[in-house]
Amino acid sequence: MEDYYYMEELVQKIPVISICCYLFWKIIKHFVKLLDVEKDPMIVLVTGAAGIYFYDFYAHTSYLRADISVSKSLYRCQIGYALVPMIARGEMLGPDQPVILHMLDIEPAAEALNGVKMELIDAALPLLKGVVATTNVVEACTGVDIAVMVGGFPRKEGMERKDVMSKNVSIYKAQASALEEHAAENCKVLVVANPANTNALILKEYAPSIPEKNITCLTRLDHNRALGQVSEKLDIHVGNVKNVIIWGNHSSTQYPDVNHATATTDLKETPIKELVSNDQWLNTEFITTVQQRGAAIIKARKLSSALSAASSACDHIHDWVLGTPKGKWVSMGVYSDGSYGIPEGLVYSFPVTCDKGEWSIVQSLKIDEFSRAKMDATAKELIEEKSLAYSCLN
Ligand SMILES: NC(=O)c1ccc[n+]([C@@H]2O[C@H](COP(=O)([O-])OP(=O)(O)OC[C@H]3O[C@@H](n4cnc5c(N)ncnc54)[C@H](O)[C@@H]3O)[C@@H](O)[C@H]2O)c1
Ligand SMILES: O=C(O)C[C@H](O)C(=O)O
Repeated sequence: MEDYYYMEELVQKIPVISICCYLFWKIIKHFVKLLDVEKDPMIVLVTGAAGIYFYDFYAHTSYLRADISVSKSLYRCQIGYALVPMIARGEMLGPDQPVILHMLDIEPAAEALNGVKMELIDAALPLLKGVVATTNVVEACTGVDIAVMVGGFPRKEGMERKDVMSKNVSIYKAQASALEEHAAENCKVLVVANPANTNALILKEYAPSIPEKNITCLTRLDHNRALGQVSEKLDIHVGNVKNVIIWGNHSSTQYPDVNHATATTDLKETPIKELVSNDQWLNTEFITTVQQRGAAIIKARKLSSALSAASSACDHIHDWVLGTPKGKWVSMGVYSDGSYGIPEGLVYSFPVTCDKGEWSIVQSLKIDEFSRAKMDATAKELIEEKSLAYSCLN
């Protein structure tokens, strides 16, 4: 009898229990959502963040990049200035990832750098949880999770490659040591400043405790340029083209390769070679257009690429940290492990996929004779750059 009353009482309480469960579930969901938004901020360092070239600081003559000279009277607002708002808007680490920006530049750029900080504050960006603008390399590197190295010494008229290399060796030596000592344990580094592959190698040399897997350079801009050229040629949206490859150096010896690339049209995936159906164009004009695109931008703008470089830097880190979609690869300058017969000890651009914050080189792609020769030629240039850089060490 007692059991019966107990059961009846329980049945009567079912609506109340259900409502309580429902409310409890709602509250939990609300807190989980709150937790999601309140991820811990990541600290992102951008060097060369003022994006202003002070020719007085660097000396006297006009500014020469990619063999095209640009008037010395221009003040430049370049990659750094384009990049920091992109990072602060979530384009690099995602729309739910708060960030703290550390911006480093040289002493003559301190006032301009502070101006960039003022603008970031004025933009009232919800994801931006703090800004440090400094000319102190230790302060800039402290606690950094992601380092984007844009600052460097530009090549000037009359300068030998060795002179530029030796300036960059000393800049990258100092910044590597500061990163090694003061950055977060698993700091990921992207080198943008030219010569990007070799600057990354120097950085690796002077930051031996940063795992080599964490030091990369930017060839995603070249990758995106190759996607853009194919999409223009086929008159299809760039988002429908995938799996081009940039092999080698971020220089005019790089090899943009479409042998494994495909495009999706009418829900069907087809090899680019088949769609373009013009090997002559793919083996000549396409390659040189991508190789020379940086110089063409400088010629047109009288400045080097900035918005596309900043956007590609965001793509690089975004895919590295958050992963590449299934079936899709991207190009990254990474430390060679000997894959595809590329000598170990070079920072060389390979096709990679990324998962859980780690990149892996795409293996077993068929390489024909034409590609082999081009891949070896760009490796040869990197070997020469490496020996030039090492001759500047000490
Ligand atoms: N890898 C790529 O795809 C790619 C694409 C475009 C440009 N780049 C290279 O990126 C670099 C930056 O280009 P930009 O147009 O922004 O140049 P920029 O001259 O406008 O800006 C460079 C900034 O670096 C600063 N800087 C110089 N030495 C520094 C140091 N020791 N520490 C910190 N900051 C320092 C300068 O004051 C300046 O503000 C160049 O080397 C350029 O060739 C690479
Ligand atoms: O700065 C340059 O020399 C060119 C740049 O690397 C680019 O590819 O746009």
